[in-house]
Amino acid sequence: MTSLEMETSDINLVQTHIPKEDVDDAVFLSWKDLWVTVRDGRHGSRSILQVLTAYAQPGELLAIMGPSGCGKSTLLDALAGRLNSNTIQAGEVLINGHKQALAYGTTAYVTQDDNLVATLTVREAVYYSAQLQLPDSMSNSEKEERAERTIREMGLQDAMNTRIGGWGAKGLSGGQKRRVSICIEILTHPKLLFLDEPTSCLDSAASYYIMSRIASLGRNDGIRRTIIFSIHQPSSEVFQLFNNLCLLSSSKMVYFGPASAANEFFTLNGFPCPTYQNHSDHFLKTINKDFGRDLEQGMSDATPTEEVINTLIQSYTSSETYQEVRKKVAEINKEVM
Ligand SMILES: Nc1ncnc2c1ncn2[C@@H]1O[C@H](COP(=O)(O)OP(=O)(O)OP(=O)(O)O)[C@@H](O)[C@H]1O
Repeated sequence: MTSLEMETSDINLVQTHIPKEDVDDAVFLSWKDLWVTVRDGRHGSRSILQVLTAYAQPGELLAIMGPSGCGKSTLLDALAGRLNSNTIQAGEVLINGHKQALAYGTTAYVTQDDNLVATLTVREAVYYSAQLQLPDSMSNSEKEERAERTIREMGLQDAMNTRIGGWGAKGLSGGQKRRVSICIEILTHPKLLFLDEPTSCLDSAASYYIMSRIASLGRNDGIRRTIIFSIHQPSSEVFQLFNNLCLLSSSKMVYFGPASAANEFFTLNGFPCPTYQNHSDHFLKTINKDFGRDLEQGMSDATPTEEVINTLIQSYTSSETYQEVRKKVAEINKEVM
């Protein structure tokens, strides 16, 4: 082990003990050596996710970050069991230690595109969804009350009676539509929530507002929810809400662990975040090979990005943190079986 690897291995913040109260009535999701391959007409097949091992647990926010095209949506789809039929998945994805589908209403997925009916108002869209999704055991007034509360939770009370709108009929802004989509998916109080870019089209204040609302959903309904989402440009404030961070580049894991320890990981590997720079911007800039660092002005002698990414991947996979993550995955599946 090199001295760098030894130092990196000191970032050992993965808690392997699972509190007993978490084991009951909650969703632990884990994935081990996950690969996703797509059939590619001309070139045979291509791996779009490679050898990923990690977990998501109740009461925590797991952020998936990485450059565009690195595989964030594919990972969400694989974890949610909704991969496209032209893909092949290998490795394990376990829910509470089993290969199982969750009961209806237990899990929800906010997709990247907002599929909303343009002619409905916000109130109608959320209320009709409540009618369709919520159980018959709830009265109409309870369903209506749940819809209203959810709309308020997402800060849409002033747009209640605004039409969603679409081509040729302007209605809600892109950010407001995003929030309506989130409302519709959280109506059932799912225990496992997937969100593909929940903050796209939102300004930084709205992004913080929405992410902190998502983070605090459990405080309102008492459910220790497992939340996994992809996100592009979190502000420092939003980043501080994340418990764990899964950083992908070129279909591989560059880092998985506490979001608060990611900066130390980059620093120990020789890529410290410049003072006053947003940490997540720095991580993404460091691992984005679409716009080579060496092409940047004044960086002609910089290490090529491909090399930087390989250094980080190797350092991560030989770190104590990685071993702890694998141990934790084994422990989760043993304890919740
Ligand atoms: N069903 C599929 N068939 C063929 N290629 C696919 C399929 N799904 C994903 N890909 C490819 O896999 C790669 C990763 O795609 P994915 O949508 O997961 O990336 P992403 O990180 O979510 O990107 P973005 O941030 O731009 O949304 C891309 O090159 C994409 O073209």
